[in-house]
Amino acid sequence: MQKPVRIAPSILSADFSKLGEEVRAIDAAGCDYVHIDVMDGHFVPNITIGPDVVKSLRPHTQKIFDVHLMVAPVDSYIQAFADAGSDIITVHAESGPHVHRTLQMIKATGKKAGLSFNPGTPLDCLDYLIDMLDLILVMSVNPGFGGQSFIPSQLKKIEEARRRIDVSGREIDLQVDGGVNMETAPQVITAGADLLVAGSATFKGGPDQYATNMKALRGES
Ligand SMILES: O=C(CO)[C@H](O)[C@H](O)COP(=O)(O)O
Repeated sequence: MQKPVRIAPSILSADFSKLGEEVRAIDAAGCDYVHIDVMDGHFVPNITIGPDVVKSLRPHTQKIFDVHLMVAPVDSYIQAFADAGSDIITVHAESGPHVHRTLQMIKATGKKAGLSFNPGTPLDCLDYLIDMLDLILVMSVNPGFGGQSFIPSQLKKIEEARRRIDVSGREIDLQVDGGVNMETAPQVITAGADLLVAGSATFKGGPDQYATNMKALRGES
């Protein structure tokens, strides 16, 4: 069942020179999760942050750390991100040939497990993996950079993911990430998403705007 809409600001769009302050600001402004994009310069053409940064941010908020690993191969990093204070660890369906094992590794750490799908990847593997999942992430841009345009073909995939979650009867967040803004959020929510990652749309205008921006994304203003 679709849950109330929640917002997970991607700190990719925060001011990296004061990340702790930015995390406290989105917390105070009412974010639900803190979305942390980890990029390895191999699976995606960008490099961002590692487990030490996640660990250093942990004392700044009690909010859920939703850590999106755009990393391949990823298995050897799971424990480090779990130890750093992640609450949800999301890996990509494309990150290796043994995704089932990777999800087992996440579950073994005691953390929640998410599975992400690039725009060109079908959801078929959910036939065999959905019982292991706490979160499904539909990427609505090709991962690697913030500030890209939403890919409309992903609306159909969000609808399909919603159908699969409802049939499973499990409590699984349906997250959408990439180009989610005031214009695209209503379409994404109508398609069935209940957890919106928003980088540019949350952080635009500076800290005074964060609460207003997130309310608008939830459709509250
Ligand atoms: O995972 C990501 C890119 O790979 C980012 O989370 C995503 O692009 C969010 O940025 P924006 O809201 O600015 O589109």
